[in-house]
This record gives sequence, C-alpha cells and structure tokens, in this order.
Amino acid sequence: MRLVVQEDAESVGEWVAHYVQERIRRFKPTAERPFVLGLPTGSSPLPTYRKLVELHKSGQLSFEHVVTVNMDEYVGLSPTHEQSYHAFMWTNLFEHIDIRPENVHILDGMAEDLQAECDKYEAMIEDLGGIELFLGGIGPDGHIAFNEPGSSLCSRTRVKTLAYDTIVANSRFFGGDIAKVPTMALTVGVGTVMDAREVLVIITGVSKALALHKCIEEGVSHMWTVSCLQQHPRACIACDEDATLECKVKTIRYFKGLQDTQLKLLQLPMEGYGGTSLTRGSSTGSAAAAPAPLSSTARMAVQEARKDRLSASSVMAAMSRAAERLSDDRSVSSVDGANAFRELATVAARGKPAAAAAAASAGASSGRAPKRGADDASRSAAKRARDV
Ligand SMILES: O=P(O)(O)OC[C@H]1O[C@](O)(CO)[C@@H](O)[C@@H]1O
Repeated sequence: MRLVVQEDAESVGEWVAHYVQERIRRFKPTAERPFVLGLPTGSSPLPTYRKLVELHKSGQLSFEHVVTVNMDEYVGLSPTHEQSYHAFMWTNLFEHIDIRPENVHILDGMAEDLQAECDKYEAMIEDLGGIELFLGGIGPDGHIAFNEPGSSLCSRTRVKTLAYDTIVANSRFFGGDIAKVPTMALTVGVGTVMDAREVLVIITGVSKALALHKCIEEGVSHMWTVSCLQQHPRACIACDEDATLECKVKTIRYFKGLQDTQLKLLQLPMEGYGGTSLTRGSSTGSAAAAPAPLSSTARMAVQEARKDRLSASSVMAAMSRAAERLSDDRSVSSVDGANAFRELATVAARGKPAAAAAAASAGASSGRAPKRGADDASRSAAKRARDV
C-alpha cells in the first residue's frame, strides 16, 4: 500500500485529481473501452472534484469516455433531495464536466426492492468489466463506502444500517439534526471495492486520524473496514498532515521516504535508453549558463512548473507527470536528470514553486549531459533554488 502525505486537504485534492487525470490519459479510453471510475461523496473528495472540474474546463481532461460508479446512496432520499448522493454528484462534479448522463451510475435508494437494486448494481459493474480505479472516502469509524464496523470483508453491494457515529458525523449536512439523517444506505461491499483494479482512498482531517492509524499501523479488521486495503495489490491512501496525527512519526517518515524513492524510481527506466529528443545542457552543466533547448515534454513540464500560481504539490505532480512522460518516450538516456527532479521535489515540498521551476529547468536541460556536468547542474540548480 502507498501512503501519499500532502500538507492539507486542498493539496490532497490537487494530487488526487492529477493522479486521476494521468490514469485516464494513460488508459486512452474510447467509447468501446471506457475508463471505469468509482467515486465517493462526502466532504473529503470535494477538493478533488473542484480540481477535476478545473482540469476539464481548461481543456486538459475529458470524461467523454469515462463511466462512473458511485459508492453509495441513502435509503429513502429521492435523487432530487439536496442531500442525496445523486444531487451531490451532479452539483459538485457531473454538471460541470463532459460526462454522458448514461455513463453515470448511482444506486437508487428509493428502489422498491432494495436488494434487487444492489444485485443489479453488482451485475452492472461486472458487465462494465470491473472498476479500473475506485476513489474512496471513509468515515471517522474507518468505514469505507458505508461498510460500517463489523461488515464482512467479503461483502457485496447491499443495504446497510448506519452506525450511530456515522449518523452523528453526517448530521452536519442535515442542519445538525440527527433525526433527519437517513438510518440506512445502499453501499458497495468491501469485496466490491477490493475487486477494483486499483483503489485510492482520500483521508483528510484530524477526525479521521484514528482510522488512518488503525488502517496502516494495525492489522486487517472488520472493525475498521478501510484496513482491507492492506490486502489489495494496488492500493493508495492520499492523506493530509492532520490525518496522520495518531500515527507514529516513524511510520509517517517511512512512507514519506518511500514517496521520495518512488519519485526516483519513476526515472529509472530512463537509464540506458539513447535518444535525441532531450537536448543536452552545457558539458560544464552550470545551471546559470544559458538554458539549452529542451524536448517538448520537458519544456511543457517546466512551463507548467513556472506558473507561479501553482502550489508546491502541483509542481510536484507536474514533474512526476513529466518524469512518467519521459520514461514513456524512452528518449532520455541519463539518470542524472533524476537527481535534478529529486532536488525539484525537495524544493517544491518546501513550497517554493518558482525555485522548483529553476531546478526543473536545469534538471531537464542536463538530461543528457555527461554525468559530471549533470551533477554540477543539479547541485547549482538546487543551490539556486535554495537561494530564491
Ligand atoms: O468525507 P466525509 O464528509 O467525512 O464523508 C465521508 C463519507 O462519505 C462516504 O465516502 C460515502 O461515499 C462514506 O464512506 C463516508 O461516510
């Protein structure tokens, strides 16, 4: 399992949205082979949805060939009820993007035969060929979707009675009146989530800190159903600093260290591939020297990074995308560029996007420089970045 820690909920949203964008881009969906995306509701995914809308509006992301499958819905709320998850999804995401209404799937909490509705939902997911990426949210009691404590870890879509804790937590959406919160919901099961080819769960805020601790530092348990992720071959949690408050410093450092290594690993396929598209920097590799021409991939990344209004996490996401594009292109022959990317990530993490862009520029232009020169470039870029 991966744990990606970002500063705050907003940065988590940016990271997740960029991740989703990249997964869709790489999947190259078509009408015949759409990208099937599982989605949650609640306040946790709101920053992600805002960013996805932004990416769509700026022409960087299309949902034309995306099919969505929502996690859950309250029993007894009509789709037009403002607190229904139907209304939530249309208001916060679907009506702002180019998704086809027939590609949206949300359980019907008003269905006459609720279990038949759930069975139909499972069959629909199977017909779609399964879920490619399931984004998830959790409750403070560690439930994933609405799989409350004690749910079977093999459960499928079904009717669930909501735990009192969940009713209290969600009463904030019903004017603080717990009597107005539905007591039952339809929800995909833990088994349904686990069948997705990839699961990415958003955990933000101090109210979820105990659940995160249970999920990553203790064993798999039906009392904290999100802990099922430990047994998923491709699971990731994107959390903010507040959500880590109940975890050991050592655990969080460990995962942050992995984050760093993963960024490096993204560069590794670059080694050993000859290529021409990334033009070398000067052999002395000085970052202060006139920048060498860059390949279009690297140039794009640097331009993205240079927009000062981008937050540190966007810069990191941009560079990580650039790294992936570079390794896809197989046109860059040096791991020395990776050093500069690493420096970039470090600087970006300190919240200096402009400085990070300088490092990126030097790193990209040193991509095919001889080792010594590239190292020099990395070092001077990093120094320059620190001085900004
Ligand atoms: O993000 P919030 O507002 O805490 O809400 C989380 C809720 O949303 C859900 O993700 C429902 O989709 C539940 O798992 C959880 O109860």
